Amino acid sequence: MKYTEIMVRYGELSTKGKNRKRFIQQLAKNIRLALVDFPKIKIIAERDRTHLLLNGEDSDLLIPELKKVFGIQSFSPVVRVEKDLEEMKKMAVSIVREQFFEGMTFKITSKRSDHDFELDTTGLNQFLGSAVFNKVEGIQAKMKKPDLDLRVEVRMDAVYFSFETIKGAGGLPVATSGRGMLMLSGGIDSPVAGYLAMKRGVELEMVHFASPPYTSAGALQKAKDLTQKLTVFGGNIQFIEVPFTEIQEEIKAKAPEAYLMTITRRMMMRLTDKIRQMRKGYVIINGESLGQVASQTLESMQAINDVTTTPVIRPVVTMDKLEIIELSQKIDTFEISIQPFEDCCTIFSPASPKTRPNLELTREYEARLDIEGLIERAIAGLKISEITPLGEVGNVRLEDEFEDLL
Ligand SMILES: Nc1ncnc2c1ncn2[C@@H]1O[C@H](COP(=O)(O)OP(=O)(O)OP(=O)(O)O)[C@@H](O)[C@H]1O
Repeated sequence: MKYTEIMVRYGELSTKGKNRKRFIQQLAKNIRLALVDFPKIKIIAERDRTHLLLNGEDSDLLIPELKKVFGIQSFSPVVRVEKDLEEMKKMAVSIVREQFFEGMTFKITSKRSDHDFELDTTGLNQFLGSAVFNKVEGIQAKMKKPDLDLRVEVRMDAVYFSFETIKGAGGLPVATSGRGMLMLSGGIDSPVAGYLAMKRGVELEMVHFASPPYTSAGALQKAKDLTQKLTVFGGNIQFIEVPFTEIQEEIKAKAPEAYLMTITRRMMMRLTDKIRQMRKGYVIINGESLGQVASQTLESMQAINDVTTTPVIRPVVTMDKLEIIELSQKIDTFEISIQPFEDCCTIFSPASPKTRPNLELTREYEARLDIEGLIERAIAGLKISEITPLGEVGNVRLEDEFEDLL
């Protein structure tokens, strides 16, 4: 079937009152980004629906891309015909013939916004229904749950036929909920956490801690590759590399072995929060899952979270590892995540970290460090680059980004 248009239905954003316009505009922008390889498409964003005029583009190729755009509840490929009863009859018969199988049932559901059209909806249902019944041998009409529900919409300019409803990604359009900093390791969990935050409309920026020479260029590239995978859900993402070597060496030298992990995580949290403030973000997102490792007990989470009052969203916190893995396979990050590169945390992690760190002791041991100086130097060494669906597009100069903050 040569479709002429795709009709997009909104999900939750329909309930957003006066913000609705902003949501719809952002969705249109995100659709444009997702369909960048289809330049002929014209997007018409309206209050209740968005229409994608295909202008000759192949719907089979763009449907998989459209399925990844958050904020779309469902969409239907549509064929346009002139407002002429003979043309409409031909189209109805040809669609049903194309879809026909032995014993198939059908109905026609008409709708019209052009109230001057020569037939009303009942008349149209009867007219097109009997045409199909007479021309397609073996077909039966059925009003409740037919195999094929042919929807016919008479608008002011033309008539539109559709019969297929494809499920969209749901959620909210990326960037309608504000900006959040994702603490991205090279593991399985944090990219999944990022994906889930994007699904609720968060615009992500990645914060990745690297400790060269203990961590390799490969580990850094892995985090960038994971970021690239997530760009397909919401466009370009800023990748912020934080130099973490000095901090890890300092903690190792000054803190007791059992508290290395807790203090390291607190420093990561402080730095992420500082970067969030500089980048005008609202939340921190991480890939912690309750009980998975020593740093992810409730006691550890409390001791780590103690350094900030910024909301920390943990989208995978209640998920089992297998559920997280399943999702990482679905979003195509799993194969990258399992590449064997060391994360900065694993390299310095003690053989038996405290699973129930004492908060008072944590603060006491940490006081041995020059926290402010360490943070200042790490912030001065940030490297920011932009990751696009095609890869990295070079480093953004620090001075350009933070000119009024430094
Ligand atoms: N090098 C890093 N850079 C940025 N964030 C990190 C880094 N290492 C860990 N994190 C953050 O801390 C969280 C917990 O990390 P940890 O290694 O303990 O657990 P994990 O369950 O293996 O997580 P992941 O699979 O995301 O690596 C990660 O999900 C991530 O959000």
